[in-house]
Amino acid sequence: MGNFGKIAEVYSDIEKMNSHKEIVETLASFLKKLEPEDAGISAYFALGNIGPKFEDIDLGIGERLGIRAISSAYDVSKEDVSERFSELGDLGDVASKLNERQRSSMSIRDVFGQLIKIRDSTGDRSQIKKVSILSKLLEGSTPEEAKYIMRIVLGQLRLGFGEQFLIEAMALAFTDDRNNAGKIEDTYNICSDIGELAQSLAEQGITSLDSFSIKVGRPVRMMLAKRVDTIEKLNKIFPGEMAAEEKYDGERVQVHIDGDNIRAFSRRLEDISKQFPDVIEALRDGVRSEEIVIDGEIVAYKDSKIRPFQELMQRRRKHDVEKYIDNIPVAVFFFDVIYLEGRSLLQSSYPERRKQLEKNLKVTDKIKLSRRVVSPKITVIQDFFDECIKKGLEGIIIKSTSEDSVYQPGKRGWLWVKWKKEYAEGIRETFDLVVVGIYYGKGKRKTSFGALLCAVLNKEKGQYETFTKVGTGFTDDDLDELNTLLEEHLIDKVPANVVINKSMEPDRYVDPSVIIEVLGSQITRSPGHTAGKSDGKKGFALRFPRFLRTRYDKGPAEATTVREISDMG
Ligand SMILES: Nc1ncnc2c1ncn2[C@@H]1O[C@H](COP(=O)(O)OP(=O)(O)OP(=O)(O)O)[C@@H](O)[C@H]1O
Repeated sequence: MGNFGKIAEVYSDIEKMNSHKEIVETLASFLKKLEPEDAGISAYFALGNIGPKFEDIDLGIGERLGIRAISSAYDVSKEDVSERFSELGDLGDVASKLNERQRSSMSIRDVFGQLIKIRDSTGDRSQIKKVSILSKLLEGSTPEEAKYIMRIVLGQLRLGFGEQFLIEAMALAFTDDRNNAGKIEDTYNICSDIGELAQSLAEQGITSLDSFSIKVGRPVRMMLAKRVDTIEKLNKIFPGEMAAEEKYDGERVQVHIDGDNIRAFSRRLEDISKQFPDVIEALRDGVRSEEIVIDGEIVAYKDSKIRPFQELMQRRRKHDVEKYIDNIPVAVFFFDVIYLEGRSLLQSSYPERRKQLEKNLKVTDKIKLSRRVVSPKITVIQDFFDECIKKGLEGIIIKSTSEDSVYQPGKRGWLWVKWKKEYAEGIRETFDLVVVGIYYGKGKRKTSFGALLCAVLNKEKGQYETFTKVGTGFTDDDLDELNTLLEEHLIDKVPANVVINKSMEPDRYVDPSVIIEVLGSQITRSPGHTAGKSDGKKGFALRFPRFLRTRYDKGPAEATTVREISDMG
């Protein structure tokens, strides 16, 4: 058996597992035995990809072409394949059922190489080429292999775990110590390429982490801010001078510039350059350096005024982009720089980075610097905050100016603190929740869901734990949009990284990927929910939840955490 057969075996075992520990150990013992290059590819595969997430790889094969490939591989009519597909609901299962091959010798590299060929088939007759490569792959594989090849190609692998399990497995496999997962995650936050990281760990163990640094064109996880409940606390957090910056409510953007090559990444590390060609154009002459990585917030901006978040969201589209450029003009407010002319600035202090940002940015109508005040006095910060609120902003971000005010990729620490209008008015924070289940509707909502089962992230355990059931606040448009969005993520089995109590069992499970922002009135303890539940302690639950909006800019890793809730409760 080639080593791709081993992958298929491991996936099949993992699909039957529910325990976090068991999955991590199974993955680790498999990864450990691989050559470094295969370990790298397997890390991509495990997350259902053939490259780093930020590359947005599209193999260009949907269900229609998938059916054609299966039909030609196993000499069965397309109608038969379609019929089986409607029965089984999964083309991976269809391929596996139709395949009769007992043995194969496919290697991980063979399969990877062919999938890359499918990705790279473009131009005339590209669909025919893609189908032919896929059909040959299916023909040469065993039933189990065919199942997972099909699922990877269609982007539907979903083994029930995410990056965190894989990072733990990598720690165990390549450093023999699961406790190194934190260090590996810190490096992953900088390099964002799970395959490269796995390969390098397989080659050189934990010391390989030192060789990673920022590379222009490869996004870095963004630094986040903690919240405080009274403004007076700022003096304790920042004993000396602090910098208060305007907080813009738009979309976070990290821009990588390497000469003429300019790319913009979202907070989920997706390449959003195509959605904002006007921003890219403005940046062509917007900086004074050849190589730079800058961090900021895109906002809708008209007649020198910042417009509401909802307007910006209309720019989040892949089609008709040109039409919207004029209707919804935008500007970017930059507030940080993390790389400059061959040098990472992650370890530089905030004042030093700010100085470099001011020096290297050319302010125009579209390119701006965040406005700020620097002072040790709360009264000055308070005045600035009042002024911001009057202007219609949502609040301020207060930043440490100390020597060690480094940039912390992917961290929500005390170096940045947010202070918003809602906190000042004593209104509770909203929650960014992961949808993990749907309940069918009754009456008017018959064709749609009636309520959503939502979870928070337990970072320590690497799992999603339920927190509330949201059934109100949806407009008809919200329902349409969410039904379409969730449709793609419905699954039949509860994933291993989701914990649901029997009493909350939804009608369908949802693969953790869609984030909604929810307002609630009170956090209580309830036996029905699993958020932060431990021996003898009931889970946290949110009472009177109300849907506010879908957070397209956030992924499941950015959901509200159990720790944040327990800090509030
Ligand atoms: N001047 C600024 N400095 C840093 N971040 C800013 C600034 N202005 C706006 N922001 C945005 O505020 C976010 C920080 O708030 P937070 O870490 O809580 O993210 P969030 O969960 O999206 O916040 P919220 O839900 O409050 O919008 C940053 O991710 C960034 O997008």
